[in-house]
Amino acid sequence: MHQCNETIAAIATAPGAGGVGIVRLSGPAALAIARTISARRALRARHAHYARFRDADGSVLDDGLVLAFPAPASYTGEDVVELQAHGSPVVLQQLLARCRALGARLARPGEFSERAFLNGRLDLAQAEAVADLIAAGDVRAARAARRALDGVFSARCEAMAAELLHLRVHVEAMIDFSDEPIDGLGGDEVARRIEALAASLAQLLAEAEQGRRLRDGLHAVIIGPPNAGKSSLLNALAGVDRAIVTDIAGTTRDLLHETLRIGGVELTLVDTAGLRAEGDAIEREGMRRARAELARADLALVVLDGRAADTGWMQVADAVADVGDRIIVHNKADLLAPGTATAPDDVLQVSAHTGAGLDALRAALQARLGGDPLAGEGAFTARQRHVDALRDAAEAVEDARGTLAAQHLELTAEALRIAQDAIGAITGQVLADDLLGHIFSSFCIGK
Ligand SMILES: Nc1nc2c(c(=O)[nH]1)N(C=O)[C@@H](CNc1ccc(C(=O)N[C@@H](CCC(=O)O)C(=O)O)cc1)CN2
Ligand SMILES: Nc1nc2c(ncn2[C@@H]2O[C@H](COP(=O)(O)OP(=O)(O)OP(=O)(O)O)[C@@H](O)[C@H]2O)c(=O)[nH]1
Ligand SMILES: [Mg+2]
Repeated sequence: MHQCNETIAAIATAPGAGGVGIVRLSGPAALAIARTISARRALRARHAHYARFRDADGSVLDDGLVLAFPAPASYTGEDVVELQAHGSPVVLQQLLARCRALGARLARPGEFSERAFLNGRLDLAQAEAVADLIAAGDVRAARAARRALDGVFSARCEAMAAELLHLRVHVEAMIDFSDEPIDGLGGDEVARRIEALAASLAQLLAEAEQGRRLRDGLHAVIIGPPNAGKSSLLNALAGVDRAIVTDIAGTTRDLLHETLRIGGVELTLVDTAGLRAEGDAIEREGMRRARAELARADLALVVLDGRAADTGWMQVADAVADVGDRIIVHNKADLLAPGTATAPDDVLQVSAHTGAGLDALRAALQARLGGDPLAGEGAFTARQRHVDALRDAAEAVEDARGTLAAQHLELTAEALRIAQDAIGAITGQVLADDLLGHIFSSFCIGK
């Protein structure tokens, strides 16, 4: 087991006043510190003891429950103790100070989970899922983070890493014994299995991409020419008067983020500066930001003035060309003479002013959020770093396929090793420099 001499302490409950507040300790001195503070000589494992928590001078700081988890049966795998007090920030700070005076030091953000990882209680993807569960903004994201925490994603990665190792061993054997017949897999069999692996890797990549969207929420950017009614539509969808609306083209310059919930699922909508050829320095900077934001978008919500949709589309077509998905709306339907509303099938007619068509637009957005069957049963959250690693692995497996066909077996073995390492970085079997510091520093303190 990973050895850690330092005992760490932190307030485990959310900042602010609450019903109950918990100070959590982990490390070799945790039990001794808890015994001193609670004046209980014996703490039964995993048993809630009622106690008074005392300061150095014997005065009572609070009364509460002491809960001890002796190693290794604890969250971190070390001795863990919880002091469950009243949820008063002042009391909790005093308890924490007392723990420090007795030899504990303040935990860094994520340090409990980092120790759980180092002690093999969780792998890296599971530890990340803990943070993703805590940060989940809706039920689907929470369920998906829960599945990642249960190891659904990790198990898929591990199976793939194991198959890669297996194939490497066979390819190495083919290199070493190239003039002898090999027991087990022949070259054709290896080729077939690499092919199957490439297919399951592509499938896992698609699911991880979906998982990343579940974690981060759908990021939709409103884009269109000036005066089309982008800001009006943001206000109408958000139900608040958020963005400035005027009849002057070029009103919006800064990006405006607004978080909406549609059918219980989170969506970030970003209003942007209208795109056009002219404009002063401020407006041009706004347009630059609009395009940059679009590059990060899952979805472009293209807003055109329904009376000038064709010219409007020409102003934005190049900008939205690379976005993964789009919804096109023709706004200002209220200004069209009845009967002239003849938009193509894939276009939604709306009016930010009257609210006409907004329900259909919400339904279209909801379909994007929940329409993917992958987002249902079995979906797990993932992070960009996981998606990148799976892409690297997929590329390396592709290399392995090509080099095997060309009989460059050393290169095949090397490509398989690269793929295995890329996948190993997801679960933390392979650790790049400061990957842990990078990951755990974004956790809450006390987690
Ligand atoms: N009060 C409290 N609630 C909490 C936590 C906590 O630390 N304290 N957790 C903290 O994140 C989560 C639960 N996570 C935990 C994970 C493992 C163990 C644990 O003791 N595991 C042992 C025993 C398992 C068993 O009895 O089946 C083990 O795995 O060996 C405890 C909490 C959520 N709720
Ligand atoms: N009649 C009508 N007018 C609208 C509608 N939506 C917006 N407008 C008007 O169109 C003008 C421009 O609206 P904005 O929402 O500021 O347009 P924008 O696309 O954000 O414009 P920029 O920020 O300049 O790019 C304003 O005068 C709005 O009142 C609509 O559905 N019907
Ligand atoms: Mg605007």
